[in-house]
Amino acid sequence: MQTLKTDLCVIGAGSAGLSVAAGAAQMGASVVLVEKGEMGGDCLNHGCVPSKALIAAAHRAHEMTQGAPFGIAPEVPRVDYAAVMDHVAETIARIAPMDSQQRFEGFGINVIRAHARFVSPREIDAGGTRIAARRFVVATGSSPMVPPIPGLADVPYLTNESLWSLRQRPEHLLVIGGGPIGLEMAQAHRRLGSAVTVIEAGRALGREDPEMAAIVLERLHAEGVRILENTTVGAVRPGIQVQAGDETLHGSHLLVAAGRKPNTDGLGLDVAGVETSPYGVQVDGGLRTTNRRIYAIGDIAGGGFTHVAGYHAGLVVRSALFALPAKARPQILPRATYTAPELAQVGLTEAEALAKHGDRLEVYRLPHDHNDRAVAQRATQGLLKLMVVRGRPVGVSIAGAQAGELIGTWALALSAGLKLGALAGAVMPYPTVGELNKRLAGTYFTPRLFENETVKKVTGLVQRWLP
Ligand SMILES: Cc1cc2nc3c(=O)[nH]c(=O)nc-3n(C[C@H](O)[C@H](O)[C@H](O)COP(=O)(O)OP(=O)(O)OC[C@H]3O[C@@H](n4cnc5c(N)ncnc54)[C@H](O)[C@@H]3O)c2cc1C
Ligand SMILES: NC(=O)c1ccc[n+]([C@@H]2O[C@H](COP(=O)([O-])OP(=O)(O)OC[C@H]3O[C@@H](n4cnc5c(N)ncnc54)[C@H](O)[C@@H]3O)[C@@H](O)[C@H]2O)c1
Repeated sequence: MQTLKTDLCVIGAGSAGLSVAAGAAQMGASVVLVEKGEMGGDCLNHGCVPSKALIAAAHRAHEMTQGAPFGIAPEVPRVDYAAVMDHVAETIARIAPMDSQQRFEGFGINVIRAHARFVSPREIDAGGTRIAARRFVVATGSSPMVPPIPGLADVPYLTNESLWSLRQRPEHLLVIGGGPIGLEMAQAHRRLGSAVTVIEAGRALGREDPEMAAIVLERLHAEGVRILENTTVGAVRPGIQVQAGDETLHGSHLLVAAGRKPNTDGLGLDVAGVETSPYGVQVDGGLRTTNRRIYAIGDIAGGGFTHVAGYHAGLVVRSALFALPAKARPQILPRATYTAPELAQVGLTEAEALAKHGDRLEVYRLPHDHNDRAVAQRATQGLLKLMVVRGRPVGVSIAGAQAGELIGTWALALSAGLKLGALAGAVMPYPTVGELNKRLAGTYFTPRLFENETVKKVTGLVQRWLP
């Protein structure tokens, strides 16, 4: 059998694998990239891209109903669901060339379309080709976790992998799981005209600060998304009937959005001496597995987001190619849920900051209605929350219009270790929603400058001495 020898072998051509392969090849390493399915992985084919395209269509439909306060007669949108899904497919097709085999071969990467499996600690088999590499990167991602609910296997349930091939709008979409996938898809379908019921075993958006999540959930309720929290799904029967607590729900379609499971099966990780956990592959701070020649990045290493996959990739290029120290800093990673209003977080939530910093923590709040642009746009439902320890931000939570855009400034502040003065001192164009960030930083200085007797006394003294 022929054995290919390479500097770096990457398993999985999703957000994580593509980023590390492109980076390494463009910096001069020889790279083999192995993908068993579609180039682009989950984000392009079943995740971020189709979901954001669907959300954009739903936003258009919703806007048509919202004109009255602006003096524009509202319209009931006539939704052609099949055409909406065509828009989703076109969006994927427009972005796909960036992730294509051809483009990556153009970087000099040897792309092999096969299932990869470790056959020793330093070799894999990929469809009959042996590959021996100086370093491996496991970037095999995650798949929908389908809970063991009685009867579920007997109904044609949807997941984020199959949703995009629907051609008819669900009359009544039942959604199991009130996390980011469940709620983004619930609101989008409601806005496109479906009745939607979400069944959540715990708290909806349970990972997020409850005060911030409540702002999103209130809007979802107002738009007619029914969310049953702390409700267990007992059984599913054809029809589609879902036993949710004491209630039997009748739906036309069922979407399972109950979390993710890591793609570790069939990889031969045990043969390679790579240890796993229920959450994926075990990695150290530098994303090395229990076999030091093998890294794991992206969802398989607990990443959860495309931008985290890209961040992981950058660290591995540094470490695997140049043997430079590289340590992941989870505290600087932002996340956003693209419901309307959006919900975004970087660093610690209030509860996490309190647990870590105790009474050194100061918390500042700023509602969106303090922003002139938001008022003009009637988009004042929102809140920013700033967690500060000794003049430095340790976390920011934002719920409201463009929260995903606004959090970027705070991601920079946390990653660069900026003090609040840097943000408060920056000049932002008026009137932008982005001014909220400067104003939020300013809330830290307001009591110190404007409600401070010493400052007032000093001002009085200086004024008396000035000519
Ligand atoms: C509905 C949905 C919406 C999302 N929205 C967002 C969003 O808005 N923003 C955001 O940041 N994130 C979002 N995410 C998360 C994001 O999609 C993932 O974090 C990201 O795709 C992870 O990239 P990855 O490379 O780790 O894994 P993947 O994209 O899953 O890629 C892994 C690849 O490895 C391949 N593979 C697996 N096993 C093998 C094997 N043995 N041999 C060869 N190949 C193999 C798979 O076929 C796959 O192509 C969303 C996810 C979903 C499901
Ligand atoms: N905007 C984004 O960046 C974005 C969007 C979608 C997904 N993602 C990524 O994908 C991940 C997965 O998203 P997700 O929403 O599937 O997972 P999740 O784990 O965040 O949420 C799943 C929810 O389902 C509930 N659940 C599980 N089993 C259940 C059952 N039997 N009955 C009722 N409820 C049940 C859980 O309590 C949880 O609240 C996210 O955590 C995130 O990393 C990101």
